[in-house]
Amino acid sequence: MEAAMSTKEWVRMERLSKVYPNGTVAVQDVNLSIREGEFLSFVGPSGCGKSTIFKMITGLSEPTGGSLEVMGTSPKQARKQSDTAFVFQDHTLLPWSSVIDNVALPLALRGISRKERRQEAERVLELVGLKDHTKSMPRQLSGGMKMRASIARALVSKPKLLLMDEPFGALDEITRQTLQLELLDLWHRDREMTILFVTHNVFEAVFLSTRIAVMTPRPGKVAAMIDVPVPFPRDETFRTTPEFGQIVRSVSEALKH
Ligand SMILES: Nc1ncnc2c1ncn2[C@@H]1O[C@H](COP(=O)(O)OP(=O)(O)OP(=O)(O)O)[C@@H](O)[C@H]1O
Repeated sequence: MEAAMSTKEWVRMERLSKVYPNGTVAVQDVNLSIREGEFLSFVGPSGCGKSTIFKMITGLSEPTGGSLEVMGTSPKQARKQSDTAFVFQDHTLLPWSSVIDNVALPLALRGISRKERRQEAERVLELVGLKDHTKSMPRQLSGGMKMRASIARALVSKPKLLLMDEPFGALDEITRQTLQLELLDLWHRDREMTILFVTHNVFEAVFLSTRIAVMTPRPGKVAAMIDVPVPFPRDETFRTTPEFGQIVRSVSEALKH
Protein backbone atom coordinates (compact mmCIF):
# COMPACT_ATOMS: atom_id res chain seq x y z
CA MET A 1 0.00 0.00 0.00
CA GLU A 2 1.16 3.55 -0.67
CA ALA A 3 2.11 5.75 2.26
CA ALA A 4 0.23 9.03 2.41
CA MET A 5 2.09 11.81 0.59
CA SER A 6 3.99 14.12 2.94
CA THR A 7 2.72 17.65 3.22
CA LYS A 8 6.20 19.13 3.61
CA GLU A 9 6.87 21.53 0.79
CA TRP A 10 10.49 21.08 -0.31
CA VAL A 11 10.49 23.49 -3.23
CA ARG A 12 8.21 26.46 -3.76
CA MET A 13 8.41 28.55 -6.92
CA GLU A 14 6.24 31.60 -7.26
CA ARG A 15 6.29 33.46 -10.57
CA LEU A 16 9.91 32.33 -10.84
CA SER A 17 11.69 33.98 -13.77
CA LYS A 18 15.18 34.17 -15.17
CA VAL A 19 16.37 36.66 -17.77
CA TYR A 20 20.08 36.26 -18.65
CA PRO A 21 22.17 39.45 -18.97
CA ASN A 22 22.05 39.16 -22.78
CA GLY A 23 18.24 39.49 -22.62
CA THR A 24 17.36 35.79 -23.12
CA VAL A 25 14.20 34.99 -21.17
CA ALA A 26 14.96 31.41 -20.09
CA VAL A 27 12.19 30.92 -17.51
CA GLN A 28 9.00 32.93 -17.12
CA ASP A 29 6.48 32.95 -14.29
CA VAL A 30 6.81 29.35 -13.16
CA ASN A 31 4.60 28.43 -10.20
CA LEU A 32 5.30 25.03 -8.75
CA SER A 33 5.14 23.40 -5.37
CA ILE A 34 7.07 20.17 -4.85
CA ARG A 35 6.41 18.01 -1.80
CA GLU A 36 8.70 15.70 0.13
CA GLY A 37 8.90 12.22 -1.37
CA GLU A 38 7.84 13.17 -4.90
CA PHE A 39 9.60 12.00 -8.03
CA LEU A 40 8.96 14.90 -10.35
CA SER A 41 10.19 14.99 -13.94
CA PHE A 42 10.51 17.99 -16.23
CA VAL A 43 10.07 17.28 -19.93
CA GLY A 44 10.22 19.86 -22.66
CA PRO A 45 11.99 20.88 -25.84
CA SER A 46 15.67 21.75 -25.84
CA GLY A 47 16.32 25.24 -24.50
CA CYS A 48 13.06 25.58 -22.54
CA GLY A 49 14.89 26.41 -19.33
CA LYS A 50 15.00 23.08 -17.47
CA SER A 51 18.70 23.35 -16.63
CA THR A 52 18.23 26.99 -15.64
CA ILE A 53 15.53 25.97 -13.15
CA PHE A 54 17.87 23.33 -11.71
CA LYS A 55 20.73 25.83 -11.42
CA MET A 56 18.45 28.18 -9.49
CA ILE A 57 17.27 25.39 -7.15
CA THR A 58 20.89 24.50 -6.35
CA GLY A 59 21.82 28.14 -5.81
CA LEU A 60 24.24 28.25 -8.78
CA SER A 61 22.17 30.89 -10.56
CA GLU A 62 20.07 33.73 -9.12
CA PRO A 63 16.43 34.23 -10.14
CA THR A 64 15.72 37.62 -11.72
CA GLY A 65 12.04 37.59 -10.78
CA GLY A 66 9.58 35.90 -8.44
CA SER A 67 10.59 33.77 -5.47
CA LEU A 68 12.16 30.41 -4.84
CA GLU A 69 12.40 28.54 -1.54
CA VAL A 70 14.14 25.21 -1.00
CA MET A 71 13.51 23.34 2.27
CA GLY A 72 11.92 26.50 3.64
CA THR A 73 15.12 28.49 3.13
CA SER A 74 17.18 29.99 0.32
CA PRO A 75 18.66 27.65 -2.32
CA LYS A 76 22.21 28.59 -1.26
CA GLN A 77 21.51 27.82 2.38
CA ALA A 78 19.92 24.46 1.45
CA ARG A 79 23.06 23.59 -0.54
CA LYS A 80 25.30 24.60 2.36
CA GLN A 81 23.35 22.25 4.60
CA SER A 82 23.98 19.49 2.01
CA ASP A 83 20.24 19.11 1.59
CA THR A 84 20.56 19.17 -2.20
CA ALA A 85 22.77 17.12 -4.52
CA PHE A 86 23.15 17.11 -8.28
CA VAL A 87 23.79 14.44 -10.94
CA PHE A 88 24.63 15.59 -14.49
CA GLN A 89 24.43 13.81 -17.82
CA ASP A 90 28.23 13.64 -17.90
CA HIS A 91 29.47 11.58 -15.02
CA THR A 92 31.99 14.33 -13.95
CA LEU A 93 34.23 11.83 -12.12
CA LEU A 94 37.84 12.91 -11.55
CA PRO A 95 39.90 10.69 -13.89
CA TRP A 96 42.94 10.52 -11.59
CA SER A 97 41.02 9.36 -8.49
CA SER A 98 39.71 5.90 -7.70
CA VAL A 99 35.97 5.24 -7.57
CA ILE A 100 35.90 5.30 -3.77
CA ASP A 101 37.87 8.57 -3.60
CA ASN A 102 35.54 10.15 -6.15
CA VAL A 103 32.49 9.07 -4.18
CA ALA A 104 33.97 10.24 -0.87
CA LEU A 105 34.98 13.64 -2.29
CA PRO A 106 31.93 15.62 -1.04
CA LEU A 107 32.67 14.34 2.48
CA ALA A 108 36.38 15.19 2.19
CA LEU A 109 35.40 18.74 1.20
CA ARG A 110 33.36 18.94 4.39
CA GLY A 111 36.32 17.85 6.51
CA ILE A 112 34.87 14.49 7.55
CA SER A 113 37.39 11.97 8.89
CA ARG A 114 39.01 9.45 6.57
CA LYS A 115 37.47 6.48 8.36
CA GLU A 116 33.94 7.86 8.22
CA ARG A 117 34.39 8.87 4.57
CA ARG A 118 35.40 5.33 3.68
CA GLN A 119 32.50 3.79 5.54
CA GLU A 120 29.93 6.09 3.97
CA ALA A 121 31.41 5.72 0.47
CA GLU A 122 31.38 1.93 0.81
CA ARG A 123 27.77 2.04 1.96
CA VAL A 124 26.56 3.97 -1.10
CA LEU A 125 28.78 2.00 -3.51
CA GLU A 126 27.10 -1.14 -2.27
CA LEU A 127 23.69 0.48 -2.80
CA VAL A 128 24.49 1.17 -6.46
CA GLY A 129 26.05 -2.26 -7.05
CA LEU A 130 29.69 -1.13 -7.27
CA LYS A 131 31.15 -2.63 -4.14
CA ASP A 132 33.56 -4.77 -6.16
CA HIS A 133 34.89 -1.72 -8.01
CA THR A 134 35.85 0.61 -5.20
CA LYS A 135 39.53 0.69 -6.23
CA SER A 136 38.94 0.92 -9.98
CA MET A 137 39.77 4.07 -11.89
CA PRO A 138 36.92 5.77 -13.81
CA ARG A 139 38.44 4.81 -17.21
CA GLN A 140 38.05 1.14 -16.27
CA LEU A 141 34.27 1.48 -15.87
CA SER A 142 31.51 1.18 -18.49
CA GLY A 143 29.19 4.16 -19.11
CA GLY A 144 26.50 2.66 -16.87
CA MET A 145 29.00 2.02 -14.07
CA LYS A 146 30.33 5.59 -14.29
CA MET A 147 26.77 6.85 -13.91
CA ARG A 148 26.25 4.56 -10.89
CA ALA A 149 29.41 6.03 -9.34
CA SER A 150 28.09 9.56 -9.97
CA ILE A 151 24.80 8.66 -8.32
CA ALA A 152 26.71 7.18 -5.36
CA ARG A 153 28.70 10.42 -5.02
CA ALA A 154 25.43 12.39 -4.90
CA LEU A 155 23.90 10.03 -2.34
CA VAL A 156 26.92 10.06 -0.03
CA SER A 157 25.83 13.34 1.57
CA LYS A 158 22.34 11.89 2.26
CA PRO A 159 20.57 14.69 0.36
CA LYS A 160 16.89 15.33 0.91
CA LEU A 161 16.57 16.64 -2.64
CA LEU A 162 18.34 14.95 -5.53
CA LEU A 163 18.42 16.79 -8.86
CA MET A 164 19.22 14.75 -11.94
CA ASP A 165 19.73 16.53 -15.28
CA GLU A 166 19.36 13.98 -18.12
CA PRO A 167 21.43 11.45 -16.19
CA PHE A 168 20.78 8.55 -18.55
CA GLY A 169 20.81 10.53 -21.82
CA ALA A 170 24.20 9.22 -22.95
CA LEU A 171 23.51 5.54 -22.20
CA ASP A 172 22.28 2.78 -24.50
CA GLU A 173 18.64 1.78 -24.15
CA ILE A 174 19.23 -1.44 -22.21
CA THR A 175 21.56 0.17 -19.67
CA ARG A 176 19.16 3.07 -19.42
CA GLN A 177 16.22 0.82 -18.54
CA THR A 178 18.32 -1.08 -15.99
CA LEU A 179 19.40 2.15 -14.31
CA GLN A 180 15.81 3.42 -14.28
CA LEU A 181 14.78 0.34 -12.29
CA GLU A 182 17.75 0.70 -9.95
CA LEU A 183 16.99 4.36 -9.37
CA LEU A 184 13.37 3.60 -8.52
CA ASP A 185 14.55 0.94 -6.11
CA LEU A 186 16.92 3.38 -4.37
CA TRP A 187 14.24 6.02 -4.15
CA HIS A 188 11.63 3.54 -2.92
CA ARG A 189 13.92 2.46 -0.06
CA ASP A 190 14.26 6.06 1.07
CA ARG A 191 10.85 7.60 0.56
CA GLU A 192 11.95 10.79 2.27
CA MET A 193 14.23 11.60 -0.65
CA THR A 194 12.67 13.82 -3.27
CA ILE A 195 13.92 13.48 -6.83
CA LEU A 196 13.71 16.13 -9.56
CA PHE A 197 14.59 14.68 -12.93
CA VAL A 198 15.08 16.25 -16.35
CA THR A 199 14.59 14.11 -19.43
CA HIS A 200 13.70 14.48 -23.10
CA ASN A 201 12.32 10.97 -23.05
CA VAL A 202 8.56 10.81 -22.39
CA PHE A 203 8.65 7.04 -21.73
CA GLU A 204 11.35 7.51 -19.11
CA ALA A 205 9.40 10.30 -17.42
CA VAL A 206 6.21 8.22 -17.21
CA PHE A 207 8.01 5.12 -15.96
CA LEU A 208 9.80 6.93 -13.13
CA SER A 209 7.65 9.79 -11.94
CA THR A 210 4.85 10.54 -9.57
CA ARG A 211 4.25 13.80 -11.49
CA ILE A 212 5.46 15.33 -14.73
CA ALA A 213 5.88 19.03 -15.48
CA VAL A 214 5.56 19.59 -19.22
CA MET A 215 7.41 22.75 -20.28
CA THR A 216 6.72 25.04 -23.24
CA PRO A 217 9.44 26.17 -25.67
CA ARG A 218 11.38 29.25 -24.56
CA PRO A 219 10.51 31.24 -22.57
CA GLY A 220 10.00 28.21 -20.37
CA LYS A 221 6.66 27.98 -18.61
CA VAL A 222 4.83 24.96 -17.21
CA ALA A 223 2.26 24.02 -19.86
CA ALA A 224 0.75 21.09 -17.95
CA MET A 225 1.19 19.05 -14.78
CA ILE A 226 0.42 15.39 -15.31
CA ASP A 227 -0.01 12.89 -12.47
CA VAL A 228 1.18 9.32 -12.81
CA PRO A 229 -1.10 7.67 -10.26
CA VAL A 230 0.47 4.22 -10.49
CA PRO A 231 1.68 2.70 -7.22
CA PHE A 232 5.29 1.74 -6.40
CA PRO A 233 7.21 -0.48 -6.57
CA ARG A 234 6.87 -0.44 -10.35
CA ASP A 235 8.53 -3.05 -12.50
CA GLU A 236 9.07 -3.75 -16.21
CA THR A 237 5.45 -4.87 -16.68
CA PHE A 238 4.30 -1.27 -16.15
CA ARG A 239 5.87 -0.29 -19.49
CA THR A 240 3.42 -2.49 -21.41
CA THR A 241 0.18 -1.61 -19.61
CA PRO A 242 -2.63 0.39 -21.30
CA GLU A 243 -2.35 2.94 -18.47
CA PHE A 244 1.32 3.57 -19.36
CA GLY A 245 0.34 4.14 -23.00
CA GLN A 246 -2.43 6.54 -22.01
CA ILE A 247 -0.16 8.68 -19.83
CA VAL A 248 2.55 8.73 -22.54
CA ARG A 249 -0.12 10.02 -24.93
CA SER A 250 -1.26 12.74 -22.51
CA VAL A 251 2.32 13.97 -22.03
CA SER A 252 3.03 13.87 -25.78
CA GLU A 253 -0.18 15.83 -26.46
CA ALA A 254 0.73 18.44 -23.84
CA LEU A 255 4.18 18.82 -25.44
CA LYS A 256 2.57 19.86 -28.73
CA HIS A 257 0.86 22.90 -27.22
N1 LIG B 1 24.49 31.85 -19.28
C1 LIG B 1 23.58 32.07 -20.25
N2 LIG B 1 23.51 33.24 -20.89
C2 LIG B 1 22.58 33.46 -21.85
N3 LIG B 1 21.65 32.58 -22.21
C3 LIG B 1 21.66 31.38 -21.59
C4 LIG B 1 22.62 31.04 -20.58
N4 LIG B 1 22.38 29.78 -20.16
C5 LIG B 1 21.33 29.34 -20.88
N5 LIG B 1 20.89 30.30 -21.73
C6 LIG B 1 19.75 30.22 -22.66
O1 LIG B 1 18.57 30.05 -21.88
C7 LIG B 1 17.68 29.15 -22.53
C8 LIG B 1 17.38 27.99 -21.58
O2 LIG B 1 18.57 27.21 -21.41
P1 LIG B 1 18.59 25.88 -20.52
O3 LIG B 1 19.97 25.33 -20.60
O4 LIG B 1 18.03 26.17 -19.19
O5 LIG B 1 17.57 24.96 -21.33
P2 LIG B 1 17.27 23.40 -21.24
O6 LIG B 1 15.79 23.26 -21.30
O7 LIG B 1 17.95 22.81 -20.08
O8 LIG B 1 17.93 22.90 -22.59
P3 LIG B 1 18.48 21.45 -22.99
O9 LIG B 1 17.31 20.52 -22.90
O10 LIG B 1 18.96 21.65 -24.39
O11 LIG B 1 19.58 21.13 -22.02
C9 LIG B 1 18.35 28.72 -23.82
O12 LIG B 1 17.86 29.51 -24.86
C10 LIG B 1 19.83 29.00 -23.58
O13 LIG B 1 20.49 29.32 -24.78
